[in-house]
Amino acid sequence: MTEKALRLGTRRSKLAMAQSGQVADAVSQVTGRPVELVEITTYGDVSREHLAQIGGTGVFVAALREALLRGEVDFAVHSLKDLPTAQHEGLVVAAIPEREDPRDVVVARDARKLTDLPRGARIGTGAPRRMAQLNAYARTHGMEIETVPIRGNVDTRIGYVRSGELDAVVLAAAGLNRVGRIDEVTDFLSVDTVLPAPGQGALAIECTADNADLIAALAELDDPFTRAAVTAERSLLAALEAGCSAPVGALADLLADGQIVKEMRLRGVVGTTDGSTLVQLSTTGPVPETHEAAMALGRELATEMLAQGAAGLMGERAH
Ligand SMILES: NCc1[nH]cc(CCC(=O)O)c1CC(=O)O
Repeated sequence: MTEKALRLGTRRSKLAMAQSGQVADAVSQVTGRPVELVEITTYGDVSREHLAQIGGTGVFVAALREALLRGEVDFAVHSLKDLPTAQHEGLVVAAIPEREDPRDVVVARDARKLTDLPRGARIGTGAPRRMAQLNAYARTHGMEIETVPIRGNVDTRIGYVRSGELDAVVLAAAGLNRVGRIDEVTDFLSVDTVLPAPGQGALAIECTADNADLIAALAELDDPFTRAAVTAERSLLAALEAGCSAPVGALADLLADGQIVKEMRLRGVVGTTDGSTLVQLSTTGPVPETHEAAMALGRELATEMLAQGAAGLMGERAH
């Protein structure tokens, strides 16, 4: 007798289907049970409005969470960067698998890199975080660029470049990798140029808090370093009282001396979308061994950034 399938709730976008499919295989391995994908349409998928206009965080996440809480699915996979920082009542993030490339990348015409885009180049991105850092880079490097707000899925965004409407678009490497289009990248942006969104490149596997067996099985897919890093990044975001559409970048990484991991470094940036002002700071501390220690690292950096005027640069606060 085959065991009953676990139901994985997923958005229908190509990216969501790709990452759900990959997690489904991994979950099937650790549980010994088949995993069945259950497609759920979210408000974010059907709305044509810009994400910033919809407002608030987690528009893509709410419908999946409702399906979990109604018992229609057993677990869900989220891009961690789209997940609101507030813990949701009745749900747990049972696993955060090892993060893949957290960087942002450029897909440009004529195989161009950011630094050799033509004068006045139009660069598509809907993220205030990317606009702020791209514009700041352009200002300090004597470049003339125009950031153009776009949204839509990966195909749509790259389509603007192929059609000639835009010179380039900026996307997350992880997303392109998951949908099999990483070959189209023309420039991998250094995190010194553009710091990624908190949690970028990492996935969260979420289920209901009462599902002890599943929580125990999913724990095998958890990567403690990734969890510590993204916890610190998201703690920074939360302490700045910013949402997922705020111009906040953050990245935690491990500092090693040879093979020996010494410390965790957390870098953060906040800026105005025109790039005229950036607050960019970093802090280091012992590698956090508890959730609370990772949270503390994020709060510590937030305090320093707020002291440098970060709050005034974030525009409208998320609720
Ligand atoms: N905002 C949408 C979104 N959510 C997660 C990813 C990419 C994959 C990831 O960061 O895990 C993307 C697309 C993008 O920013 O290019």
